[in-house]
Amino acid sequence: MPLFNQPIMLAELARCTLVALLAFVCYILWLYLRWRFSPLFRLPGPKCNFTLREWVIGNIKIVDSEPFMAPQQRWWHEAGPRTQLLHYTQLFGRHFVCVMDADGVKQVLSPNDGVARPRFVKGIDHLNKVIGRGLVTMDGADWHRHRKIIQPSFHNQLLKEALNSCVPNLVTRMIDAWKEREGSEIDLVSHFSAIALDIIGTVAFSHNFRSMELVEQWAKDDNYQVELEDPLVQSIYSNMMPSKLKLLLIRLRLVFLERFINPESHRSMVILNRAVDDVVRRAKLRHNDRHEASTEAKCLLQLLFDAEPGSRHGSLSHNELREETKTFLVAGHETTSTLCVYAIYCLLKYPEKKDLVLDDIKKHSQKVRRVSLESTERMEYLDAFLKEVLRLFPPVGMITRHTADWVTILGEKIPPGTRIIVPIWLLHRHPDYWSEPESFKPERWLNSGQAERKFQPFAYLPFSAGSRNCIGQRFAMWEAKLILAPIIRDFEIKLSPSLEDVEPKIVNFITIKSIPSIKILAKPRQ
Ligand code: HEM
Repeated sequence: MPLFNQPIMLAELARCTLVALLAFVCYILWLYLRWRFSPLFRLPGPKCNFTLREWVIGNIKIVDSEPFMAPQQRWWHEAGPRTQLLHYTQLFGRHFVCVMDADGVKQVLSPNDGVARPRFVKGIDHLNKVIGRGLVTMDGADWHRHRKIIQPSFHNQLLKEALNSCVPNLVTRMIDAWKEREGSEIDLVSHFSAIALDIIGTVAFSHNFRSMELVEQWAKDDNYQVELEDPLVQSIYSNMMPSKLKLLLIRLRLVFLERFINPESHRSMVILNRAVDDVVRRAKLRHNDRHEASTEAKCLLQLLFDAEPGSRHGSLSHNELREETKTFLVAGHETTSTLCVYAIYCLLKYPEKKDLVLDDIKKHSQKVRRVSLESTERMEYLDAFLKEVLRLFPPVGMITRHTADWVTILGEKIPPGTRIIVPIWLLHRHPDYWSEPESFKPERWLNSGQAERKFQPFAYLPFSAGSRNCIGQRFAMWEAKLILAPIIRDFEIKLSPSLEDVEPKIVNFITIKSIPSIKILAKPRQ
């Protein structure tokens, strides 16, 4: 007698398939109805006719195809400048609420409930594998513990010294390379990306990415373009931006299927984790071998190894450090290099400020080849200039949160699962908070910003604000000044002729980017 009755088995299989299909259809119907009757449609925003197509794609096509934040700015103007909350949708009825008001932003970024159960969460679990389950992606008590352990290292004088001893060397190498290939077009993104990668590698985890060697190779070879080839970096960035398929899987909560649909991405994650494991292990070995009296600068990881296991918040395990290493790499690399790119861009776009920046740099670094942190700390105008660059071109142009529960923002009830956007780019141009918002005026930051009478801390957010502000804020400003001061001092910079009369389109890919990318010609000053 056969062990299984084939017709019965087939009928059973068909029934199971039907039930699963029915459950899936009910789930989709539930998503649709939840979208259709959402109270958020009361808020101003683009018109919606509630068609099936609008539910499936929402406003994603417009948001993706236009320059960064242009549609939101248009909807905002259409709704009237007093509009505080703006609503639009994206794939499969995902609701977005853009907070256009500084008090509303304060409610989102500084909720006064405990850390154990935050009302606004990051909700980017799908990025855990890529950028690490670290400070950027974590929430609640885990985030709080990591932040308490890591924060002191960022305020450690030793970290400042590490930066001070590493950056001037690397900038000198870059300057020499630019001089060697004088007259050639320089793609700022790739060059600043290379130097920022070497800096974060050395200062954060004693790892040499050897990116500056690529710039040196470019100086010798006319046909060579600087491209960061490090497998660790490649692997992170190729997995960072979710594909449309991944977005769909995330929306339908089926992201676990990605492993089967896209095994390549899973394999590259394994390679990435091995590489980062290796970085942490080698830093640990160097830390253990360190002589008590060693004068060699300590990297961030080594400072974290020093964290007392018995102290109140304990220390981080090897796996936790591995995750944070990925986090520092992503959070600390492209952001700072983007700031440097737009600083040079602003120097060219607003030439009337160029001499003021140059005079300030020269005044404090005339007699030295290598510019140190001590001298950059005296450059008041450079500081104001960078603050203004960060206002008009904030590398992180928006912050997102998810509502974990029903929340009230500016008196409006927002359902759980809504994506909240803090549009840094637009807040930095809001006429209620800035005098002449579209003008580039570093002077507004002089004398601790006293000239800007409208100044509102939650309307200026290049490094965010509140408890989850950027832990690397001071690090980034030190680094940018150390890179930029000698470059501005030593070169006359011009926009590449290929970009004259072209207004670059700003897009958002982790940080803001220009299309076409910013290219310059740099001539050594006499
Ligand atoms: C110009 C350079 C930088 C800019 C504009 C910038 C901007 C930001 C912003 C806006 C946030 C908040 C993100 C959010 O809440 O979703 C943030 C968080 C963070 N940044 Fe930066 N950042 C810069 C450089 C750095 C550097 C150099 C590091 C580390 C070496 C770093 C590490 C972090 C970390 C770990 C967080 C998460 C903090 C937390 O949630 O506790 N950043 N950054």
